[in-house]
Amino acid sequence: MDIALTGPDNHLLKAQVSITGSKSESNRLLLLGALFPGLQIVNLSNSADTTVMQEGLRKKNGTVDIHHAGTAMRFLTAYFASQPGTDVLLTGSQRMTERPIGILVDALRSLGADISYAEKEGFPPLHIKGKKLEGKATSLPANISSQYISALLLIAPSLQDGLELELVGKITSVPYIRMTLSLLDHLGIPNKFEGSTITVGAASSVNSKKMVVESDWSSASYFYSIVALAEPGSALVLSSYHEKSLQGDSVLKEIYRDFGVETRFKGHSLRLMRTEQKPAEVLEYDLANAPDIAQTIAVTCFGLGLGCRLTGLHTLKIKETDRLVALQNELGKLGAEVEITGDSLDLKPSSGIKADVSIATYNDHRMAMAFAPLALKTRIQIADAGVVEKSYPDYWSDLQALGFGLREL
Ligand SMILES: O=C(O)C1=C[C@@H](OP(=O)(O)O)[C@@H](O)[C@H](O)C1
Ligand SMILES: C=C(OP(=O)(O)O)C(=O)O
Repeated sequence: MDIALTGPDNHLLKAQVSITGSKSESNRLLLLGALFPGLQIVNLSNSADTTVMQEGLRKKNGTVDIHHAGTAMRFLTAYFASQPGTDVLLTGSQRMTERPIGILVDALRSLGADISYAEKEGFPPLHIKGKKLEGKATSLPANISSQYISALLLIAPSLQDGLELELVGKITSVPYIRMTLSLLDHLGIPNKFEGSTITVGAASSVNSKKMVVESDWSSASYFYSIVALAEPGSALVLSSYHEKSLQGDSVLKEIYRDFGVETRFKGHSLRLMRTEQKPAEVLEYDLANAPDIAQTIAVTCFGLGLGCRLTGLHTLKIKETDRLVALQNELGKLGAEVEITGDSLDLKPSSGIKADVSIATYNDHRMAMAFAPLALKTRIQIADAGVVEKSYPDYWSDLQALGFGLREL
């Protein structure tokens, strides 16, 4: 489905949006719930990535298809490998077969896992025969994806002696590793992260039965962008969020201050307000700890006519698409001048936005969601708009509730 989007007639926005649980927290808790039955999860994400995780965890045999879900692919690889009696072919979308997994497979094999590549060495699909893993220590490169590390940490408490992990090289997406460890903490599972070593103790039961998932901060980023592009005086209230978040993308509240968006908490609601403040002059952000908001920030800057320099983007090329190339292509179609390297993006300040451009989305939910706020500035089309279901199926109806016009093409 391709759509044409227009902004609300009144650019002075006042509205409330309720966003479902973080898909990162949800998929971790689902795995922990499979290891420690009886865990009650409240405010679970309604994303497709969480649905495929739930369905995958119910299987022991046959083919498990996790579509585009990176977390499900990596977390289920570790889970199935550690479950005796399991015999599955774990696969995903065409893009998933291009997203590397060799680092995780090597680490699991060093613990005793029986995993083989069904097609290309180092990539899904994987044939996994679950068994009791005897190893208790391993090491792995930490600069490609933190999901490999989280996958190992999540199964660690179910191993006989727990796990000692040595992280090699510069550690990327660190807040996601800390999120995993914090959830283990909440459940009373001993763990320690010192220098480049993480240890997790074995556990046979957990001390908490009910876990409430905070809403998704990456999804909130699109509303930050909308408020930044709206009239001063605009305000959106998002629920339900905490001041002390486990999600690294909560750095949005600091970053968007530079674009004139003030954040206030009231109970579990987040109030975003567009102030009169002029955007900062030098906009340079290292997003190695918050890679999923890179597209949102680049598009906000473009919508405001600002230049920016984004660094720490080395993981973007192995996500749902090569996000650096996708951003360069699509911002370019709107009239932007963008330079990219393997880990950075430079956007030049611009004076206008071309109208009626169709934004290609490359099977990437964040391409669709990040470009949509530009409807506040121009008429824009989004190709294959259904891609948003990966993390935020209600995105388009939530935009319509804010007054955005949406027409199927
Ligand atoms: O652990 C997680 O839940 C995630 C980790 C990040 O991936 P990388 O560690 O591959 O950067 C992030 O981009 C992804 O959306 C979710
Ligand atoms: C990169 C993402 O997800 P994943 O790696 O889990 O597919 C994302 O949601 O932006």
